[in-house]
Amino acid sequence: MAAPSAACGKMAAFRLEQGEDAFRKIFRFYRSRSPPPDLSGVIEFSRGHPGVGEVTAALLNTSAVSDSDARQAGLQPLDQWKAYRLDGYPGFIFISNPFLPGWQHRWVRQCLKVFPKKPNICNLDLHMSPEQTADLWESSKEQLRSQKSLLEKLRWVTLGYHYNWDTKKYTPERRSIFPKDLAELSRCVSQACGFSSFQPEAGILNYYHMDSSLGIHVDESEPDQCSPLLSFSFGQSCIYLLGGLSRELAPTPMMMHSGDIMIMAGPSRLFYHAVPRILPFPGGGILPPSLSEPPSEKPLAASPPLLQPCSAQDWDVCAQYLRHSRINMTVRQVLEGGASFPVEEDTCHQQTPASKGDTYHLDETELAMEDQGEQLLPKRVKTT
Ligand SMILES: O=C(O)CCC(=O)C(=O)O
Ligand SMILES: [Fe+2]
Repeated sequence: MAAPSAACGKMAAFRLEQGEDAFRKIFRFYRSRSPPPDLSGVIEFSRGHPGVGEVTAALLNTSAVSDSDARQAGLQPLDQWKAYRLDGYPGFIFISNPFLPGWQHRWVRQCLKVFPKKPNICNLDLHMSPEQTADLWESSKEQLRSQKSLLEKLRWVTLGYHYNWDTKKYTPERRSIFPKDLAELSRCVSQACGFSSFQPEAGILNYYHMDSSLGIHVDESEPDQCSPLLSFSFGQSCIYLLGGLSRELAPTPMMMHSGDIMIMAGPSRLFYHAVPRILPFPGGGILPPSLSEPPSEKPLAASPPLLQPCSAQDWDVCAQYLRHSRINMTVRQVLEGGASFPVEEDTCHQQTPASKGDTYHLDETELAMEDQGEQLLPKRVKTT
């Protein structure tokens, strides 16, 4: 069970109004623009959080991935990784940007140029024809600055087993090949963390702007809830809230920066979490330091790397996008090894609800409606 952190101790002292849960109270605190929230209680893994005792070093399985395999996947040798655990959150691991220089650029390019393409599915497919969404990159790269580009309207992309936002289920029919590059990166990370049998089968990519939030939810749609969930972040930073099994438990706030990786495993796999706020990287640059230098196009190593370098032209587009955006990739195993999908009871009476669009990714207008009492709970919010 999650113990409140030093920061949350402070928050827990906030008087809860009737009908409001502790998680929501803290979500609203960090989302607030006026007054802006006090960030002093937010854990900064990259700086070694000042809060005593709650953050400890995580031991990794450094022999699970050789230095050359790590390099091929764009990662530093495992003995250089800075990995942490958090007291009260068993199974949670935070890795501070283990990417080699130039590799985050490649993943950002994949997220903007490659992964939104068919057969993968994105939010724009709910309203537009497949022809219109066939190549968001090509149709957007000239107009990114105008805020009218399709890439700027991209909120999510699903990979592998495509998550259905209406039924909240995965099904064997809605499946495409999981990208090999992301599968390989995920295997390296999961093996380093001791999960040697992890199978990357589904991905949800979330695209955030400076006024976006991600509602309070638990990732519980995967029939296999024992395998870890991996999360990779690029671009602008965010406050991430990690709670417990109930919304009555106050969550711990932590900063996630570009290149950081989280592993939700064990009990933490089913803990409530949310992203109330996107923030510029502290220090004032347009892009975080790890992305400020354009990628160098080094000659290829003897054996081909997982991803080709990001070209200067592609990086111009990505950098333009990332000035005001954060991208997060989560990778999940859907089925336990060898298992098949659970048989649905009463399938003949089941109806797919008419799509109400996406109420999971919230922007300023939607959040204001929510504040005024209109019931706009994100679909993956479990009301307890
Ligand atoms: O953007 C993030 O860091 C969280 C994403 C997430 O929780 C999800 O996709 O389920
Ligand atoms: Fe999630």
